[in-house]
Amino acid sequence: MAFFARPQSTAIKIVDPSTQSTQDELKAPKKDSTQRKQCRNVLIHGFCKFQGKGCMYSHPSTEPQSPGPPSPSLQESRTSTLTPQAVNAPVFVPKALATIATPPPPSAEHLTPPDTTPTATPPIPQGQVDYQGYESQEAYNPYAYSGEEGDLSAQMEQLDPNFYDDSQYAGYSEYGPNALDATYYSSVPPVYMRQPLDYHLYTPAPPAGFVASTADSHFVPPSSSLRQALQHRSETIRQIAPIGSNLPDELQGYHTLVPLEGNGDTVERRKLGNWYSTVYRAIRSSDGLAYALRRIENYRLMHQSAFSAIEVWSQIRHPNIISVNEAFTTRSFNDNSLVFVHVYHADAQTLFDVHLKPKAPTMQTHYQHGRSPHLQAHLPTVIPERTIWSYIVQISSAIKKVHDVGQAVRMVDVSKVLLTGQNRVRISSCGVIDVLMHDTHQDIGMLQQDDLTMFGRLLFALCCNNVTASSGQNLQKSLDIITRNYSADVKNAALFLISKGGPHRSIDQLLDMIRGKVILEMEEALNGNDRLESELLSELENARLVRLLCKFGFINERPEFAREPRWSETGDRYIIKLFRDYVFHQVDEQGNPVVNLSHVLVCLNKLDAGTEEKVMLVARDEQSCLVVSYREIKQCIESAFGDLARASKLNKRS
Ligand SMILES: Nc1ncnc2c1ncn2[C@@H]1O[C@H](COP(=O)(O)OP(=O)(O)OP(=O)(O)O)[C@@H](O)[C@H]1O
Repeated sequence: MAFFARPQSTAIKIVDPSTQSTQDELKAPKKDSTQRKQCRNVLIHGFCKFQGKGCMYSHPSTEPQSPGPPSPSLQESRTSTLTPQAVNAPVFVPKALATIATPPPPSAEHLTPPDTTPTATPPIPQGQVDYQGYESQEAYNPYAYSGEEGDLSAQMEQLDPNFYDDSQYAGYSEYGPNALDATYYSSVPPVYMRQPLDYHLYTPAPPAGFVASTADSHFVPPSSSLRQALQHRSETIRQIAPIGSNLPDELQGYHTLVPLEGNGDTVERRKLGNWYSTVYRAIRSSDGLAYALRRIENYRLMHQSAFSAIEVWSQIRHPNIISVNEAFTTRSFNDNSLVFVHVYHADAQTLFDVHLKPKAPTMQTHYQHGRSPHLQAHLPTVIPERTIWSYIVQISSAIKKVHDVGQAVRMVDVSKVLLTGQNRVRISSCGVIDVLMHDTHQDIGMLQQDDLTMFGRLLFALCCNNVTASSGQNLQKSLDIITRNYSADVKNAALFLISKGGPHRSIDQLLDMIRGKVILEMEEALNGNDRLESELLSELENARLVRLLCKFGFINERPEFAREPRWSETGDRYIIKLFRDYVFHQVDEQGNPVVNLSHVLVCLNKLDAGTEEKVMLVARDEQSCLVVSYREIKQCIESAFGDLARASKLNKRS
C-alpha cells in the first residue's frame, strides 16, 4: 500500500473524491475583502492570480488586473513595475563565445519552466507548517480539516492560498488524487512512487545520544581528538629527513627516505635477530604514497627463491597485519642491503614504546597542595584489562588468519606489534624472518606452536610491564602480579599460551576460550564504525559547497568584464550578483555587516538542491527587487558557468 508520511502535527482527513465539491465550497473566502489586508501578490506582481478564486486578501481596483491567471514565466514577473530594467537588457555573451555557434545562454524567458510563476514568499504564520517542499500538494487538501467548524474558519483566515499553489507542484502530478486512486484501488500490483529527495538540505545524523561524537569510544576517540590525530598523521607523512642523514636519493622507485628510529641526527641501528635493521618511511614514485621500508644491513641473498615467501605474504590482507608489498636487494646504501616494503601507518608506535619503555621524568606544571612544581618519574601503569583483551583478540585474529593459510607469523613481540590507532594493533615485519632464514628448513606446525608461545610471552610482558616476565625465574612472581591485577580469564589465557606445545594447543582453542571477549570486541568495532560514519556524515556537505563557492568565484567580478556592465548587470549574472549580496553582504538595521555562517550554509544548500522556495533579491540601490526561486538561481549559475566553461575550452582549442 502506498503511504505518505505527513507532518505529524497536521490532521488530514481522508476524503472520498466525490466530496471534493464540498471542500471546494469551503475554500470560498468567508470575509468581505475590503476588511482585509492588501494582497502581497498585487504589491509584488501587480496582480493576483487567485483573485476571485479563494484569495482572502483585498485586491484594490486601481491596480492593473490580469484578466486571468498570467502566463507563468519569470519574464512576466520581471517586467512588473518593481522589476529592474537591467534584467531585460540584451543578453551579454562573452567575446570568445560570440564566435562559436552555441545555444544562447538562458535568458529570462528560459529561466522558468512554463508551469511556475515566481511569487513573493509570504512569511509563514506562526504555528503553521510550511508545506513547501512536500510533494503531492494536490492530494493534500488543507481545508479538509476534521476539527470543529469554528476552528476551521479560524484556520482559513490564517491560510494564504499561495502556500497551496497547486501549480507549483505540477511536477509531482503522480502524487495527485488520481494517481493515488490508481494505486489504492487497482488490482495491479502498486507502483511505489519515489519522492525526489532534497538530500543535500540536511545531514540526517543519528541522534547524538546514540552515536555521541564527544564521547570516547573504544576504537574511536572523541571527534576533536580524532581530527587532531588525523591532522598529525598527515603532518608525519610529509616529514623530511634531518639534514645530514646521508640517505640515498632514490631506491628502486622510492624516494624521500626518512628514518623512523632515533631522534634528530642519530639513526638507531637495532638488531633483528642476528642482523642490524633500520626502518625508513619513503615515498613511492609510481603512486606518491608513503611506505615503510625495513632495511636489513649487509645481507647477501643467496637464492632468489627466498622471495617466494614474500609472494605468499603479499596476498595476506588482515586488519591486524601490516601488509607486505615487495622486497628487493640494493647497493644504494653502499652495502648489500635487503629491503622489505610494508604499508606505512603514520604515527604508529610499538607496544614496547607505548607500554614498557621507561619514560623520562617530567616536570609537573601543576601545583600540588600549594607546593611548587616538582619532578615526577613516570611510574609503570597497569594496562586496563579491557585493553589487554582487545590486544589478545586482535592478535589472535591475525595469527588465525596466518595459520589458516599455512604460514607462521614467526615474530610476535612487543617490539613488532604496532599500535596504529586507539586500541588498534597490527603485527609488523611479517615475511622478514621467512626470507632471512630461507635456508633453515623448519616444520610449519612447530613454527605455529612457537607463534603461540611468543604470544604468551608478549601477554606476560604487557601484564607485568616486564619483557622477561615469562622467563623461568620470574614466572611465579609474574603470575602473582597477573592474579592481583587481572581476572582469572586473563591468567588462564596467558598460561595456555606459554604451556608446552602439543596437538591440543592451537589458536582455535584459544579463540574458543575467549569467545565472550571476541563478541565484545566485535561490538566495539561496530560501534567504532557507526562513530566514523557519523563523522563522515558531518563532512559530506563540504565538497559540494566548495564546488558551489568556486562557481561563484569564477562568475562574479571577472576583471576582463569590468568595463562590460552587460556581464554583471544583465540576465543571469545580475540575479547571481544580487543573490551573492543576499547570501554574503547583508547588513543589519545599523548598517553593520551580518556575518552569519548558518545563513550562508542554509542558502547554499538550498541553492544546490534547487528548491522551489523563493527569495526576494533587492537591488543595491534598493529601488527594485526580484522574487526568484532557488531553482531559478541555480539555473542562472549553471548557465553563466557553462558560458565560461565553453569559452575556456574554446581558448584551449585555438
Ligand atoms: N609499517 C610501519 N608503519 C609505520 N611505522 C613503522 C612501521 N614499521 C615500523 N615502524 C616504526 O619504526 C620504528 C622501528 O621499528 P622496529 O620494528 O625496528 O622497532 P624497534 O622498536 O626498533 O624494534 P627492534 O628493537 O627490534 O629494532 C618503530 O617506532 C615503529 O613504530
